[in-house]
Amino acid sequence: MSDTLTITRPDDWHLHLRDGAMLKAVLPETARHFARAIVMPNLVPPVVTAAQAAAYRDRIRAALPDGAVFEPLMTLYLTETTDPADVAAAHASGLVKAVKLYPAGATTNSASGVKDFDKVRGVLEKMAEIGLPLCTHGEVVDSAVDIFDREAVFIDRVLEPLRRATPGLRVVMEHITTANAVDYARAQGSDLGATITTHHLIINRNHILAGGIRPHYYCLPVAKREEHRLALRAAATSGDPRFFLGTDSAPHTDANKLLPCGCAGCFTATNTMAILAHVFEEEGALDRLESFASRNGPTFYGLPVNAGTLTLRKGAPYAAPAHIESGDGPVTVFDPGFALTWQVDD
Ligand SMILES: NC(=O)N[C@@H](CC(=O)O)C(=O)O
Ligand SMILES: [Zn+2]
Ligand SMILES: [Zn+2]
Repeated sequence: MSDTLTITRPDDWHLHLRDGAMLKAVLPETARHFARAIVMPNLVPPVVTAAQAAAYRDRIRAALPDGAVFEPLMTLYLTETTDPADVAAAHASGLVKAVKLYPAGATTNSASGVKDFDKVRGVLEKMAEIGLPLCTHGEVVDSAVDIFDREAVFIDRVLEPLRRATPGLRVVMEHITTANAVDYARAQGSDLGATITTHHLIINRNHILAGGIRPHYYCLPVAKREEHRLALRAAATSGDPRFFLGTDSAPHTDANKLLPCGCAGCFTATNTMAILAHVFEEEGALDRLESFASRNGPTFYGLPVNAGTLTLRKGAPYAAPAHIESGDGPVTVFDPGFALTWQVDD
């Protein structure tokens, strides 16, 4: 077996870059390996209008290290007062590549999200008409629903009715964590895609809770049982074009993770490609890493694949940095729990 692998340069179809000092700290970690990323809009305040998305894009470009080539693909945060005309103009100008649905209260900075889906009907119909995808944080917020069931219930209660009510709407099920989501996605046509994170291919819920609580493994949707992790690995390594990489790399300072009520999110930008090479090799699917990380996403979004390449090399075991510094304090890098052997040629 060869110990180098060269693939088309990958993209990250679900990324949190934050703003200010944190943006400056985390952006190089992504730009080093990825050509583009779908940038999540859950800032405080959220990125709701085209004007806000343009300003955020400019701040991202200004924060890039000298010489870095990276294109942020902007998204709008869907609220109950989002203006369909503003969304359509942002799409027509090429600024915005997706709209993000957060059920209100589902996750970090989702308070401005959607409670009453009737109020966003007009925007969704406009998006279906112009072919602009809806990215969904797929969890119900009903406190009566167990947190481990919130994704599966979302599919039945929200996603399927919403898609039936809005024919032609292109939807991405973001950061799927269950066999239920895998099965649902597999049964749909090419108007549905699903992103899978790096960390959900590695951890199950035992990693968070057994033998002591591990806040750095806490993210939303929360990792599920082992059978679900195995379903995600099978989907990611299958080559099926509906599944593609969205790291959901979500930096929070250690101070904000290590609290009595800590923030949700795993920071994986730094070591994602090395971890994925490990996973795909374990699954005997190294030849499909390129589909997952570099081809299926652009195909779904109707964008060209990248011209450049990325080379991974297998060598002696090494440890990724345990954390990176941000102006706001250290951010812990996701620990896959094994030594890495694949490394990106920088
Ligand atoms: N995934 C997470 O656990 N957290 C994300 C929000 C999200 O993607 O749901 C964040 O912004 O921190
Ligand atoms: Zn989310
Ligand atoms: Zn996210």
